[in-house]
Parts: sequence; C-alpha cells; structure tokens
Amino acid sequence: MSYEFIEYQDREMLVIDLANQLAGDLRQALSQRDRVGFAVPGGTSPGPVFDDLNTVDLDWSRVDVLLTDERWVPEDNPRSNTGLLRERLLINRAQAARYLPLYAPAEQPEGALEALQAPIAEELPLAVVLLGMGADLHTASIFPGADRLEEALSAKAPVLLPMRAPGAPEPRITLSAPVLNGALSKHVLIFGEDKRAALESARGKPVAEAPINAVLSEAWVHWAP
Ligand SMILES: O=C(O)[C@H](O)[C@@H](O)[C@H](O)[C@H](O)COP(=O)(O)O
Repeated sequence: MSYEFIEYQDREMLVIDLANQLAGDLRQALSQRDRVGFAVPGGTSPGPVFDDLNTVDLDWSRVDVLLTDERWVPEDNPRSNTGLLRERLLINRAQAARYLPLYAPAEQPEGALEALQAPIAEELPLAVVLLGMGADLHTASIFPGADRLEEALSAKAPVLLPMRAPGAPEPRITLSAPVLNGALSKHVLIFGEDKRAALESARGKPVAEAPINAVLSEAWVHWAP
C-alpha cells in the first residue's frame, strides 16, 4: 500500500498545512477543468480545516462540494454532517460553491438514492477528496461488518450506497470506494495515537476488515497527536 504519511508537530500545524494543500489541489484542478468536485468527511476531525478553507481565495463558484458520507438524519440534527458543512465550510468565500447533498427528507436512504446520485454522477471523477478514518478502520461510511460492504468495495460499485453497520447508530449513505479512489488527489486526516496505531494495524489486512485500505493507494495521510 503506497501512501505518504505526514506527521505534524500538533493539530494546529496540520490544519494550516492541510488547508493549504487542499486549496492548492483545488486551484490546480480548476486550471484544468471547468468544474471540480471536492468531497469532504463529516465527524469531529475536519471542522478546523473547514474554518481555514472557507476564506481561501479561489473560484469557489466552479467547485462542487459534497460529503464523502452522511448520517441519515435531518440537517438540524446535531449528528448531521450537512449541518457541519453549512456552519463551517459553506460560508465566507466558500459560500459561492455548489453543494451536492447526500441527504433528502425521506424516511430511509433508499427512498432518495437515485435523485441524490444523478447530479453527482455528472460531475465525476472527483478532483479532490478528503477522508476521515475511524479507529475500526472505516472510512466514509464503508464500515467493517456493514450490510453493503462488498458492493461498496467492488470495482462495479454504484456512485452511492445506503449502508447500515453495527458501528453506526443510524443508517448512512456513502460514496463507494471506486468513486473515492477515482479522485485526482486524496487526503486522509487522522488525529491521535489510537488512530495512528489503528492505521498501522491495517497493513496487510483484507479490505473487508480494513476498508481504509481500499483508498490508501497514492493518498496523503496527515496525522497529528
Ligand atoms: O460521518 C462520519 O462519521 C464520517 O464521515 C466518518 O467516516 C468519519 O470521517 C470517521 O468516522 C472519523 O470521524 P471523527 O473525525 O469524528 O473521528
């Protein structure tokens, strides 16, 4: 698995540097294409990166922002990743970006899947992807032990899949591994000793046990204690 592991002195340094790198990757992609797709994770880690990115000077009006995965809860639920994006990324300069949602008010993800998938499929391949990782080695909502795991990892996977997993308290919706992997540049953000040890433990494990392995090839992994 060839990935670049970048170790930072502290989280603040990581956030500044990662936001710069993401901005650089987006600018580079914007110089080559009319529109660029930028997928980002939810959860607790990326908030400070969003705080830095939202003031970056680039042509946000040509950027399609989307989540790598979403929890199936309304936007005003504190667990909504969309809520996090609206508060911390899609503001200031980045307000000009187009947002491609992974949630619609349907009881279950299956009820909205096709409508959510269509506009995303039009913008593939993604230009830049930022991913998180859980200590159980899931990334996006591709969890070990999840009901649609095999499909999400398959080369023939659809763009989006609903996902239910023991490690996830509510149904999820996730971009599939080939969509994440198709990005021109991939970054993984992890904080803390536990996650570093978890990532090391993933080496040599089959993807079904360590879904993070499906996206690590040629990725930049950013870590701070
Ligand atoms: O909705 C989510 O939970 C995610 O997108 C998920 O894949 C996340 O990136 C990891 O679980 C890490 O989460 P933390 O940053 O909160 O540790």
